[in-house]
Amino acid sequence: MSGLALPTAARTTGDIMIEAADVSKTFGSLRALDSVSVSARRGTVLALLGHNGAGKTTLVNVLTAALPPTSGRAAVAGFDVVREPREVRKRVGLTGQFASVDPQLTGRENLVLLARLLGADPRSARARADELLELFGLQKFAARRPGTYSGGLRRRLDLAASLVGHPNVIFLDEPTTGLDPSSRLNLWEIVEGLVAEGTTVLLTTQYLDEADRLADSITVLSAGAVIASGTSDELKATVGRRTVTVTPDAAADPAVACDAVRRAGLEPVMDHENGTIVIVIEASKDVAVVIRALDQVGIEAAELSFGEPTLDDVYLTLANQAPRPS
Ligand SMILES: Nc1ncnc2c1ncn2[C@@H]1O[C@H](COP(=O)(O)OP(=O)(O)OP(=O)(O)O)[C@@H](O)[C@H]1O
Repeated sequence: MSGLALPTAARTTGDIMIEAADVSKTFGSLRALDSVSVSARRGTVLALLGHNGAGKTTLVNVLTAALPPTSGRAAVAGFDVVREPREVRKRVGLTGQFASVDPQLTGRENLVLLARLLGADPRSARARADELLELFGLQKFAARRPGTYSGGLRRRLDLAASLVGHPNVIFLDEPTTGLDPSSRLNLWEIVEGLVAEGTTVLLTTQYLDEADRLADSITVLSAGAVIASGTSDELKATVGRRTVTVTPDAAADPAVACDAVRRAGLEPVMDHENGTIVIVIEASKDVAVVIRALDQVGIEAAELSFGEPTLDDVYLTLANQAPRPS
């Protein structure tokens, strides 16, 4: 190989680019992964959530052929991580703690070096580096060392570095930790652009809004085991509560309003501090039930808001139920 011009082809016959089936990994007596199964289709984002020590890095190490599983099967881009580790490594890009840029080299030198390590000749390596510097808006900073970059620039260089070899799958480790809101947005848009072009992403993050925005599916790990998986909406539906919050008009007696809601078969909770009534609902039609119940006792809602559970609600509920690693 000399050009790095084209993506290295995946072998998957179907659409699945990341697959782990019943993967376990033990370190001595510690079971870091316990029969974990995940999968991600081409051009989608799979987010891994979990406390420190939950097994996220171990799973990424297995999937990138850095660490053999103790049992189970894993494949990336259709290549088996145990039998074809070299093929796997050619097709993955790593960021954050999964990889590193050399602080002694400039941004451009880092990219050139990576391209050379991947087998490009010097000219093609320089061309690939310049292409990525332009794509990530890093030309102005190309001659500087990463240590002088802002957090946002550093993450962009990190992501650019992971893309040198045109990977089919990238592993993004906490890509926006510590970034200001506009840099986060910028990085999210870059990731969305890559995904729209067919790159598959495995994302580990502590930020649930990040998983909510970027991930097509989410797997929650705890003590090495999968404790939940699904789309963000599916996870919210399993443990989250939807609520209606009513602010009765100033003249209304809140106790009368509560009684009316209760008679309609729902359970109101008075929030005295805010002067509101919070009602947990099962279905959207319950909003109409609340309005009708109030109307029957002559009370109008000065304000009415609808609360969806957040991914934070889901995660806190799940994480509190699950055992933490000792
Ligand atoms: N090489 C190793 N030898 C022994 N134990 C290990 C090794 N690597 C990981 N572990 C243990 O396996 C468990 C899972 O660790 P892992 O790093 O995968 O968790 P994590 O979810 O990535 O956590 P973090 O968010 O802190 O990176 C932890 O108890 C950790 O101490």
